[in-house]
Amino acid sequence: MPAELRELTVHIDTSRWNETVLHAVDLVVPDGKITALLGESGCGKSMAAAALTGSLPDSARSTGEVRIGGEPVRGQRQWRRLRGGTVGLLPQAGVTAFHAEDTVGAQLRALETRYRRWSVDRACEAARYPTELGDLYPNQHSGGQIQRAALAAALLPEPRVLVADEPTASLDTENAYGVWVTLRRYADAGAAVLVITHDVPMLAAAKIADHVVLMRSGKVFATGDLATLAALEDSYVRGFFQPSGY
Ligand SMILES: Nc1ncnc2c1ncn2[C@@H]1O[C@H](COP(=O)(O)OP(=O)(O)OP(=O)(O)O)[C@@H](O)[C@H]1O
Repeated sequence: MPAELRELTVHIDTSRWNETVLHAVDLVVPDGKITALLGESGCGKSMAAAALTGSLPDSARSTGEVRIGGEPVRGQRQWRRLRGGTVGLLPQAGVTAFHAEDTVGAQLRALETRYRRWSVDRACEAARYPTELGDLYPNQHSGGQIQRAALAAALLPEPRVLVADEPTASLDTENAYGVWVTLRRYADAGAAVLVITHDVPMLAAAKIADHVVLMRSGKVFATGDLATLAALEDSYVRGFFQPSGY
């Protein structure tokens, strides 16, 4: 099920400051593919992920459209129906995927019971989360452990659109590669997968992403496959690819 942003502009207005964080962003996340979203820190990648999953902050006002399966989504009631089983978000801070007051294992089992799609064992294996850690509370995990637990939680409802915000940021190379392979298999099984990442060396080495979207200052700056983007002469683009020798 494809997910799309059409001309999406998001303005944040808090009592202390206001800013337009996305400017007329067009983004398509097609079925059966991994789309990698790159860009400098603060350029709006997580905001785009939040928009695609109906989880923009309360202070956000948006114009434009979010489409899931070709249909515009309007309002929180519709998002509540889509979240989990249709659209899943793996948040940047894995700990925010869980309630603080219950163990991770109990929360994963609750998702298994609620959705009846993937088993806890299958999700934990795919996410490389050791099930023996399940008796711990979320804040008793390391950053990399809770990130993998959050991936298991995102996979359990088997969403048709999966948005993963820096899923490998806290992981060693072996676990990061394992998570990329899981995301690849998940997309190959038909899901539309968007992965926010700074890990250009892994993308280049493993050739895992089908399509790359590069953002800058709240806008889409360039799109294409990795080789096409890596061949661009622009200095902003080169800044992402040159350090990995691409
Ligand atoms: N909850 C929020 N409320 C208000 N503004 C926010 C919120 N989250 C992010 N912002 C602002 O939105 C802009 C885009 O932030 P975003 O988190 O999308 O960046 P990013 O590209 O994901 O960066 P990074 O790579 O550092 O995670 C930033 O200026 C940030 O200050």
